[in-house]
Amino acid sequence: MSKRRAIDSFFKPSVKKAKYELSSQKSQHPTYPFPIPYLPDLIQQSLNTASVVEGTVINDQPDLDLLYFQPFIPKDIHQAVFEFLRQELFYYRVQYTINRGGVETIINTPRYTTVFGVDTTSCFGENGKLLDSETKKPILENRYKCRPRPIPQCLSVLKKITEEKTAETYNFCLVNFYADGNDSISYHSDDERFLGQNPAIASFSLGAKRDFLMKHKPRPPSKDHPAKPEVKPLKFTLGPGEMILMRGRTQSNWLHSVPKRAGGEGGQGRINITFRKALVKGGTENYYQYNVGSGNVFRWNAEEKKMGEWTAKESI
Ligand SMILES: O=C(O)CCC(=O)C(=O)O
Ligand SMILES: [Fe+2]
Repeated sequence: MSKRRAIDSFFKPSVKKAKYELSSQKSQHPTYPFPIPYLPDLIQQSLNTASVVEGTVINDQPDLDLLYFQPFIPKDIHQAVFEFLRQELFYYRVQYTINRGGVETIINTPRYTTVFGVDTTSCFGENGKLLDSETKKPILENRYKCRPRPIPQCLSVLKKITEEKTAETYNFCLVNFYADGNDSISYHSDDERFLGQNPAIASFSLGAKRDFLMKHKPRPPSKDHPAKPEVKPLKFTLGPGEMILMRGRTQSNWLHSVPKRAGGEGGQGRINITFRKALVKGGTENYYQYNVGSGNVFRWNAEEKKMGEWTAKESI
């Protein structure tokens, strides 16, 4: 460090420099509130080393088939990828209503979410317009109740490497941001019919460590497992850059969750990225309804170190 810089940094409050250098190229689309920069070159180069890591197969429980990468995203770029996605994506805090025993109840999704992609019946043309996958002609305006968004370059890069490593293809990318230990996802399985039978879901963990719990769905007694067909629950403490691929019979037989947790997380939060493949239009509508919704846009505020509501007035 030069003398001048040493003196400056002694007197000035240090402004933490972002861990990545932005590319001038951006992914743009009329459905995006603001353009999303391409993944910085250095991150892209280093991500390619991810293609050499091998996952561990975990299939020692009934109906379980996991492939666990510890980590998938190389250690040297993990923090930069995390900070980039926290800063450069737009997020939502979705509210929806459900009917519980005849009573309309408002549900507040307890985390920030965002989604990109379209099911296999459509694809994005060069100009960003949606085309019918078979005819390659523009789709009818009202084909979807939502406005599908193409996967931006920064997430497409990761999708491609994931496809190579898992021998699967994906057309959807869902992102969850857990701002602190109060944000969570309750027990569920991603076994919707629109994903087809035995779907493969690649799930990345960035930022703070969180517990990922799995439990078998209730099993009716059978010849193989008579009286008490119990399978013990599992706990994975997912660390920075790790990826867990859930495949085979996992979704149809197991539930998973990220419970709330007491205590801080160094204020940085956690990002989860999942890649999946939706086969029909209903999947697209479902994902946009529950991950974008109709509410405000949120963006990370680097000065205040927290999510804030974003309005179109802000510079882009
Ligand atoms: O955050 C995670 O690790 C899990 C997210 C998840 O299960 C989902 O989005 O369906
Ligand atoms: Fe899930």
